[in-house]
Amino acid sequence: MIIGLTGSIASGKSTVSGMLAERGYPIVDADLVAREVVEPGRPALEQIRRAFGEQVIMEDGTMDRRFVGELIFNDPAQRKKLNDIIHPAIRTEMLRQRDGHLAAGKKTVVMDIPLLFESRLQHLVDKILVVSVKEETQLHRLMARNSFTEQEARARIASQLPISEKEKGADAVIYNNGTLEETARQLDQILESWHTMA
Ligand SMILES: CC(C)(COP(=O)(O)OP(=O)(O)OC[C@H]1O[C@@H](n2cnc3c(N)ncnc32)[C@H](O)[C@@H]1O)[C@@H](O)C(=O)NCCC(=O)NCCS
Ligand SMILES: Nc1ncnc2c1ncn2[C@@H]1O[C@H](COP(=O)(O)OP(=O)(O)OP(=O)(O)O)[C@@H](O)[C@H]1O
Repeated sequence: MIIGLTGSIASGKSTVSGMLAERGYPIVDADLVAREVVEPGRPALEQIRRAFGEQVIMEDGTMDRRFVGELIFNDPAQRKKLNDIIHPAIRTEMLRQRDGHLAAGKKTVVMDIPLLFESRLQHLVDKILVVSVKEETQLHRLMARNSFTEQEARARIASQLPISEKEKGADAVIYNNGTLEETARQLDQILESWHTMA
């Protein structure tokens, strides 16, 4: 079984994927893959340099993530330009990792894909697990985790589909507004109802 784990920015996907990893599930993490495919020397970084200019590359040759974030979360056209370059590379590498886990005999693989709905990737997974959070809590957690201003955090939240829309497309929803124990309890109930094992 392939589980697609998604939600909104700072809703708690990494927190839940950490719990799944503790329970032995292999995780394919789109945010991690997105970092790998823009490492110095990779073709996607060269394309980004050509599309956005030298100012997106830092002195050590890595991508300036803060700068690129400012650019794309405030301008849908720039966001599309980056997505068109980087998403095909992310997808290829994620499928490679998924196939590696399946070939190694894993019964269930978790794919943590923040933009599962936005990029219409539902067909890649068997079950969709959405991690949801109240917007007020999401805003505070995002500002605290990334030291963002309220305006920076709101721009990022607005760049994704509303969480209520994602809930409608879910096979199961975890409401991550309470304690981590409450979140873990919901997760275990869902895994049990899906009869899935690591
Ligand atoms: C813009 C970048 C450089 C900002 O880097 P930064 O280190 O600040 O954030 P990080 O990569 O940890 O992403 C944090 C969250 O932002 C959201 N996010 C990232 N990219 C996008 C996007 N293109 N559209 C909407 N939301 C996005 C996701 O919820 C993600 O979990 C980076 O997010 C990036 O390269 N984005 C493009 C790749 C992508 O779409 N990644 C999302 C997973 S496929
Ligand atoms: N139940 C909880 N109680 C308190 N803090 C939490 C809880 N769940 C998550 N957090 C915190 O909220 C922040 C966002 O959570 P997390 O990083 O798991 O979200 P995410 O959905 O993976 O974010 P992103 O989309 O940016 O990758 C983190 O700092 C995390 O430690």
